[in-house]
Amino acid sequence: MRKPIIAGNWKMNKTAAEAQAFVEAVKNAIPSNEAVDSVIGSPTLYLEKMVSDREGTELKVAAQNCYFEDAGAFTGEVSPNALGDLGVDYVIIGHSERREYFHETDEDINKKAHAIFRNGMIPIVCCGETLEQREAGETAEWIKGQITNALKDLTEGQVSELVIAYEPIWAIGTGKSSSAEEADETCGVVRETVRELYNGATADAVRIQYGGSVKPENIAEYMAKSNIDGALVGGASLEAESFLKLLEAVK
Ligand SMILES: O=C[C@H](O)COP(=O)(O)O
Repeated sequence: MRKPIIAGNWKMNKTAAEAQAFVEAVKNAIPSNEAVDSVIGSPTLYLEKMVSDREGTELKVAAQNCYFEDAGAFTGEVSPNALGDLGVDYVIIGHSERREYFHETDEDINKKAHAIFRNGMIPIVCCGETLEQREAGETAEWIKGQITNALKDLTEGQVSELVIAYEPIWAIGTGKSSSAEEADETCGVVRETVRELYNGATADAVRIQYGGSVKPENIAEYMAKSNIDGALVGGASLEAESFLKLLEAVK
C-alpha cells in the first residue's frame, strides 16, 4: 500500500510574511504522517524559515529546484548540499515551467536526481506532454522517454523512494484538468516504464502524483484511481484553507 503524498507548489508566489502566516495557519491541522505526506514547495528564500517554523509538525518542505553540483563557481544557483543541510525533505525537478523557461533538459534532471539523493533528500520528478503531443497520440512514448532519461543510473532503492509527478502541460494553471481516467492511464504508463526499467517491486513502490488544476472539489476523483498516489498542486495550495481541504480529502 503506497502512502498518499500531496505536495503544494507555490511557484514564485508569497512574501516571507505570507509564507510564515500559512505555516502558522496549517501547522496544527496537518494529518498524521502515517496517513499522508503533506508537503509545501516553497520559494528558495523561505526554505530555512519554513523548516524551522514547521518543527514539531507533520509538514514537510520541498525546494522547487536545485543545481546538480554540490558547490563551486555557479553564480546564482542553489546547492543541493545546502538544501539537505537546512533540513529540506524534497526537491521538485523537471517541472514543465523549468523545462520551458529555463531550458532544463532530461540530462540536467537526471543529474539533479542523483545530487538530491546524494544529499539525503527525495526528488519529485515531473513529466508531462503538450496538448499537441496528446492530440498526435504521442503521450505514452514521450512520457516513457522522459522517465527513462530522468531515472538513468538510479538504483532500485532510490526509485522505490522517489516521487514522479505526471502533469499534462495543457492542464497546468488553466483550470482544464485531465479527466481522472486519462490521468490514471498516463500514470499507468509511468508505472509500466518503471517496471520495464527495474522490476515489479520497484514499480509497485514508486509513488506517482497527478498535477494540473487539482483542487479540493476534484481531488477525490484522482485519488480513487489505482495508479495515482497523490497530487502536485499549484494554485489550490496557496491558501491554507484550500491546502488543508486537499489533505482532508485523502487522509
Ligand atoms: O506544480 C504544480 C502544477 O504545475 C499544477 O499547477 P495548478 O494546480 O495551478 O494547475
